[in-house]
Amino acid sequence: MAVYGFIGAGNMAEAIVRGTIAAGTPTTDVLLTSAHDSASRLAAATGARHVPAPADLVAASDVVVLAVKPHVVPEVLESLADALAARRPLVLSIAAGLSTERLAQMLPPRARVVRAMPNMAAAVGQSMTALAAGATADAADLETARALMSTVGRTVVLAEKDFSAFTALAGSSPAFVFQFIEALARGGVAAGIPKAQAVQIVTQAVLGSALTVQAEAADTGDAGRGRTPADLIDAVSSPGGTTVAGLVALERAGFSAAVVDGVQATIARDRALGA
Ligand SMILES: NC(=O)C1=CN([C@@H]2O[C@H](COP(=O)(O)OP(=O)(O)OC[C@H]3O[C@@H](n4cnc5c(N)ncnc54)[C@H](O)[C@@H]3O)[C@@H](O)[C@H]2O)C=CC1
Ligand SMILES: O=C(O)[C@@H]1CCC=N1
Repeated sequence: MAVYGFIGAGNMAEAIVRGTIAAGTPTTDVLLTSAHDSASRLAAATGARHVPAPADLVAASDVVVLAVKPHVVPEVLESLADALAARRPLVLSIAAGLSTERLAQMLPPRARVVRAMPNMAAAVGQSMTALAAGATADAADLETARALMSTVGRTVVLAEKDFSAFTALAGSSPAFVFQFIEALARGGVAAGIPKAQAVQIVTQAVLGSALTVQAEAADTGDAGRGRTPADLIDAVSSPGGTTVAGLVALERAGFSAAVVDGVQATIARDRALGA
């Protein structure tokens, strides 16, 4: 079994650390380092091992998980160049916007890199994570990364040219969905429902809708009739009914166009970060 060394122990690292330990990785095989006290706190909370010196962590790791903010990655990799060259671990980066090619330029020659883009639902085991192998990583490296990331949700191997779009559709989109939940609940508050109750109601409605789309797509059993989201909209919308009235008002206000604009702005920002 691989030893995982996490550089950075913030939100995403915590989710993956907890996921892999819950999936059976011994806590002694999970090493943590960070710039501040987050690694020691996460180690205390999970039983993972805090390794204060990043070079010591690299020296002991089969997989080094880069879980720091993208702008910190260059200085971290520069300071660890010797340790990485000596140990030659698989480097798994979850940093937004940094391609495997960019990462390879910051790493020792022939370093093996896999890039992953999870999302914050990793904290509840429901991430949608994209994976792409760098030029020198092999199928076993990709499988190692997939196995780790599948402890926090579903995974898909994706062409790297599609990572910016994936970041919009899955990496950042939880924030868009939270915004939708907040707005829908506010509509309920405006109609007299207390906020906490409105959020509870909307959350179950959103969860149920997502599960319906998933069940239809699975095309198995009674629920799986292969209907698309557009088919499901039609199924909810009785002629002359409430839903179509609401949908027409939403579209008049530019709902779909606003979402597509949001996706395009996210893609542009992701590309700028990686430039
Ligand atoms: N938050 C999210 O929803 C998602 C984040 N990501 C990516 O995950 C990465 C981590 O994001 P978060 O966990 O949200 O960040 P965070 O701010 O919660 O954690 C960052 C961690 O890096 C540590 N750190 C900072 N400078 C360091 C240094 N020089 N050496 C070692 N450790 C250092 C901090 O102490 C902290 O533990 C980012 O690159 C982000 O792009 C990817 C997908 C989703
Ligand atoms: O906004 C960010 O930088 C990260 C990338 C995906 C989700 N959050």
